[in-house]
Amino acid sequence: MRTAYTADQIRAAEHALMARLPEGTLMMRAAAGLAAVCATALGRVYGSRVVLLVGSGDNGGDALYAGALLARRGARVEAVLAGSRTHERGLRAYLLAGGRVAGGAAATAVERADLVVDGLVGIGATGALRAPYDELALAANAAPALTVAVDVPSGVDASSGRVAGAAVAAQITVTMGAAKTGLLVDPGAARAGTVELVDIGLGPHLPGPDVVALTGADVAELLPRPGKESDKYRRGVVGVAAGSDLYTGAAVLAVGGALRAGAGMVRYAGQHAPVTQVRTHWPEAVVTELSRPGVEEVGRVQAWVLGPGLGTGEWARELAASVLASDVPVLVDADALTLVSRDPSLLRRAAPVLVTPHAGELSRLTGAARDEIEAARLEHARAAAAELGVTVLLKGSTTLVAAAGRPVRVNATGTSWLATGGTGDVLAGVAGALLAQGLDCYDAASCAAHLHGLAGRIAAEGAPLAAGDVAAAVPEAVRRVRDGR
Ligand SMILES: NC(=O)C1=CN([C@@H]2O[C@H](COP(=O)(O)OP(=O)(O)OC[C@H]3O[C@@H](n4cnc5c(N)ncnc54)[C@H](O)[C@@H]3O)[C@@H](O)[C@H]2O)[C@@H](O)CC1
Ligand SMILES: Nc1ncnc2c1ncn2[C@@H]1O[C@H](COP(=O)(O)OP(=O)(O)O)[C@@H](O)[C@H]1O
Ligand SMILES: [K+]
Repeated sequence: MRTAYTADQIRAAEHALMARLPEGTLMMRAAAGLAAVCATALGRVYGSRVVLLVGSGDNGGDALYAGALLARRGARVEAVLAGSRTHERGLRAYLLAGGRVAGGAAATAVERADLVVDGLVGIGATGALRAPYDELALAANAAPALTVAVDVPSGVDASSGRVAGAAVAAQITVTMGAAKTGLLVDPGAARAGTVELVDIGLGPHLPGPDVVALTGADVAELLPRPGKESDKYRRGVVGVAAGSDLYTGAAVLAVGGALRAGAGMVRYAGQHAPVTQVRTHWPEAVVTELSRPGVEEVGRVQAWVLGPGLGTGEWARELAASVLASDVPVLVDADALTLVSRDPSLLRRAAPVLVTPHAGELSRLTGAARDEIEAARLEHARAAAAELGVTVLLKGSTTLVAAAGRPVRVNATGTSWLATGGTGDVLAGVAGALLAQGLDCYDAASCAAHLHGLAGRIAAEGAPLAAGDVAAAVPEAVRRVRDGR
């Protein structure tokens, strides 16, 4: 499990650790780790051109000490001192090692660099980058040099991943002691590049994490595996109430996702047109053509997937009410999210609910503006879980799973090739199948997001994919997590 922490959590742990160590020890450890990553990235240190962007705090101090180490190895290091003051001891050590302070236009130095070290701000930042930091961040992004961010890319809020203005887009972020939440959650995560962790001994002083990311090994451990005595009923039956005479494909894709994710059986219930399509595509599914909008006579299931392509008219509303009146977990997706946002009382039920919105759908559910959700995904996923009393899987380039009292789980296994119609329907099917197999909403959602993202990568391999390909690749994704690939 990868773990990440807020700036406050890191600061408290640093204080506890610093109290036991001679002054400056942590910064030395941080700088040594930073310099080592820079050296590896450069390949050849001697003669290379390194530019340090140095802010007024300890983040700039890290950069200066690392710059000193690189200068001693023969790099030509120039520091742009951007703050109203500069870390004194760091600057002294840097100058003593032969580092120079850039005169003239900072942008010119940055343009000629092989490597730019972003030491403008770290966990001490507040709000959007102010001048001249904002211009320096943009200059670093425009330059051909490799950019290594110290602790967090400047402009990214370490505790939330928010990007309020200009921000450094790093190829590598060298983070000190423990990863910061903003390095895992978009839009911050997209600016961090590869995250390298430098161990400064913070471990024993850290509290429970703020957010976590499951590894393949974690997912392998959580995934149910059929025992010798299993039969199709004991493995879990998932019901799919999706599709409509207007939208038949969503039903086919959701059933496809469910079939590939290990359900013992998939029961599909819907109107004539999607029933015909599901029968044609999936002879494995047990299909009921509904004569009225209710699932009472469909047969026993252990979980329902409700909503993809369902429509939002009266028929769909009655069907949704009937599914939500059942006593099993229900995954609420797509059109069903619109229905429950019109009538939130539908979500009041004893059995668990997992909602799977993208930002637009979450906006409908909570009333927050879509842009605001995109900018502060973590905050909004958490708030929705708390307010609605459900588990929330918020889709996007990084997917978040929030449930009251648990650290938010972040998933980044996906690929932007997944941004195509119908992949969300497949995800709903996969998560529903995991619910039916007995995983709780939190585990089902985070394992489904992991497998779906990986399946997307396998299906795409650098080229466009269709949603059906993602469903087909789910078994290979399961194989890879089980084999530790
Ligand atoms: N505390 C410690 O023991 C350690 C700290 N380390 C480094 O220290 C960093 C934290 O240092 P600080 O607490 O000094 O804080 P920072 O260096 O992150 O930033 C604080 C400074 O930036 C300015 N600033 C804040 N927001 C700004 C904005 N939006 N635009 C322009 N300027 C802004 C402030 O005026 C302040 O002077 C960490 O991120 C890490 O890089 C590491 O050396 C590890 C050990
Ligand atoms: N840029 C991206 N990178 C990774 N995954 C993405 C990206 N954009 C979208 N996705 C994923 O693709 C799926 C899209 O689902 P959704 O928005 O419901 O589409 P649809 O309703 O067409 O099925 C989600 O799982 C989402 O996380
Ligand atoms: K930084």
